[in-house]
Amino acid sequence: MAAASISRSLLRRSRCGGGEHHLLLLARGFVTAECHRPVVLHKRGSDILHDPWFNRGTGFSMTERDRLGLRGLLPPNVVSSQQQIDRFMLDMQRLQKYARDGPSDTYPLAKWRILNRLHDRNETMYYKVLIDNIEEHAPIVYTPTVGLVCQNYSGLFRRPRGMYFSAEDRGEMMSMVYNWPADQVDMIVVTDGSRILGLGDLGVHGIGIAIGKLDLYVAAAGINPQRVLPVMIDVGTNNEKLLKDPLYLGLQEHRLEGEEYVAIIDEFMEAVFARWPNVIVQFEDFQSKWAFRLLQRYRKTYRMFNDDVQGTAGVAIAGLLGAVRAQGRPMLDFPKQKIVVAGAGSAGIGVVNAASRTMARMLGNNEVAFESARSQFWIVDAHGLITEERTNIDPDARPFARRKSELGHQGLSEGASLVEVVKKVKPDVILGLSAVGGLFSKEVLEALKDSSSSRPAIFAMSNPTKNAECTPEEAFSILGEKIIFASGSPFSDVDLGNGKIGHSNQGNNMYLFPGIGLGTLLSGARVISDGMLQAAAERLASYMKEEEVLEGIVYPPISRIRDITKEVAAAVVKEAVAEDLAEGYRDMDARELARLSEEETVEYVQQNMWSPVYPTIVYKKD
Ligand SMILES: NC(=O)c1ccc[n+]([C@@H]2O[C@H](COP(=O)([O-])OP(=O)(O)OC[C@H]3O[C@@H](n4cnc5c(N)ncnc54)[C@H](O)[C@@H]3O)[C@@H](O)[C@H]2O)c1
Ligand SMILES: O=C(O)C[C@H](O)C(=O)O
Ligand SMILES: [Mg+2]
Repeated sequence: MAAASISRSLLRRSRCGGGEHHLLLLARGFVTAECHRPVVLHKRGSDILHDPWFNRGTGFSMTERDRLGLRGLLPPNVVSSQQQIDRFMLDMQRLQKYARDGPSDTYPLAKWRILNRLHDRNETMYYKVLIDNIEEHAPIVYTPTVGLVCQNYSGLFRRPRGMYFSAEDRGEMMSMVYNWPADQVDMIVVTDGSRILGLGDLGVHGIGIAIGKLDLYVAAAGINPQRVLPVMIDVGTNNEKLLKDPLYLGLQEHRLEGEEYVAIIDEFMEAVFARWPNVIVQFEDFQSKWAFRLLQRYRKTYRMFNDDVQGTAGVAIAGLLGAVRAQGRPMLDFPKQKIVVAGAGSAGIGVVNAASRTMARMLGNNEVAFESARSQFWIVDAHGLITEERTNIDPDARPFARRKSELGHQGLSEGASLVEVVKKVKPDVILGLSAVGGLFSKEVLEALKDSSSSRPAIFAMSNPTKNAECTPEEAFSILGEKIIFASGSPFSDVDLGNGKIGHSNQGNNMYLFPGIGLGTLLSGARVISDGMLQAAAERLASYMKEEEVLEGIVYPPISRIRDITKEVAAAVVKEAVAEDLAEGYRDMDARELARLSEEETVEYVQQNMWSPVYPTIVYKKD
């Protein structure tokens, strides 16, 4: 065989097979095979990931990631090129199967892919499309489709977005943060993927929720998209399916717990605040036990908040106040409302904590007021009504456990079922944050017919859509047109016949978190106080006009989200100033901020909101 043909055949095998043949070629004195010649690069970090010639995505080894400044810019699992191809093929096959068998998920996922591609190639245009069509696209980039995206992330993953810190990165985070290309970051949304919406532990694939939340920060709050950073902290997963899935993108080990876990989150917080001292960190979709603990650990020292605990609480309070007004009563009647809450996780307990504080404030803010406020809530979790008699009661739920002395005359006992509680209490409101779809069954809704309210309110706040405790159709058909209905994920209004519409509100923390973040940024407050959160909730509540509320509309339509966010942010700025927390932002120092009237504060916020227009670009040599 001629030397040239040996060389060609060996080269072919070398390409498919790897090192052995290459060594053989070298030993025989042949030239270095093309694919084994080192490539000299004049770029690092994300520039490599954006260059299709050099990008290998999840195929970069750990040493390459270190050498090339890529650490943290990719999901932690290093995969072989064959696994990359398997993942790609699986995604293609899934598309074919869906096209043939036609499940309803195909359409929103296809829309997500199209939007995602646009996001990757032209951010300005992406956000223009998103803002101008927010009603159509929020359900795609945000709940409910974002949940589906996280569930299918190994197939959908194309180009990384955001940063990944894993248990393997201990001791490295302080330097890794410098791999992120932006010198300024205003907003971080971080998750550990342990409770994504109501879908449970999705591990590293939960990064989708951080990306979706930040899309709303840009679209609703006008945070500059160059200054947002989605973050996934991968400490493993307890999802057995993902632990066995060869195409999973994260660490395939059980979640770290206890002090080891806390040390990783501490290291992450120290690293991001060291590089970006003015950043605001939103904690998102952490399982309850960590959500509360981390909030208490960091809220006094860092600019941070937990959206599920605090954002949700504010949105619920605004809706609950709306439900009082819808009865034709003043908001000050709120402390008389009897509220049954299904779900005692981060969201449920967050709502009860904040709503009872609001009631107590209205009643005079003393011990008697707190006691009276507490007694307006009945919390039902997976084990039924929570009472003092429960053993192993969750410390966060303990203050709201029904007292033994109250149980007898209410005819209720420890562990009473939701329907029993609704029958006995005759509440004004039932509020679901249980992640159990259909929990507000026909029986529960029938029981609510005896509510002491003239307009009983149903808040089926769990996400995504299939986890809603009931649908608006179910609620309106059983309880009639008078009710107030809100859900976490969007539903259409219900045609009640005779030209009447049953209004379906979206009670989602998206109405608050963008304004909380923006207001904190523009005030320069060093921490996010309860007062700032309360001001945000009250502004949302007062945003709705009397006639809207009387029609059963307690939250604005999403088409007004930019306007409401501006108002919420202004309220947060004002409160930060009033509490002497504001340190100013850019040219606006604290003294000048304090001089702004309410209208001027709104104007100041408006002027600092980014809009998707192409700026003039000029070239400057480095
Ligand atoms: N609309 C919003 O803005 C919003 C905000 C935050 C969370 N959520 C949703 O709320 C849900 C819960 O979130 P979380 O962080 O509190 O979750 P979690 O897992 O911490 O809590 C769930 C709670 O529901 C309880 N539960 C389970 N089965 C029940 C049953 N049959 N009856 C009564 N209670 C039951 C559990 O005991 C637990 O207390 C999720 O679906 C999430 O998407 C919505
Ligand atoms: O993400 C949402 O849509 C709301 C909330 O943060 C949730 O966890 O469900
Ligand atoms: Mg959440």
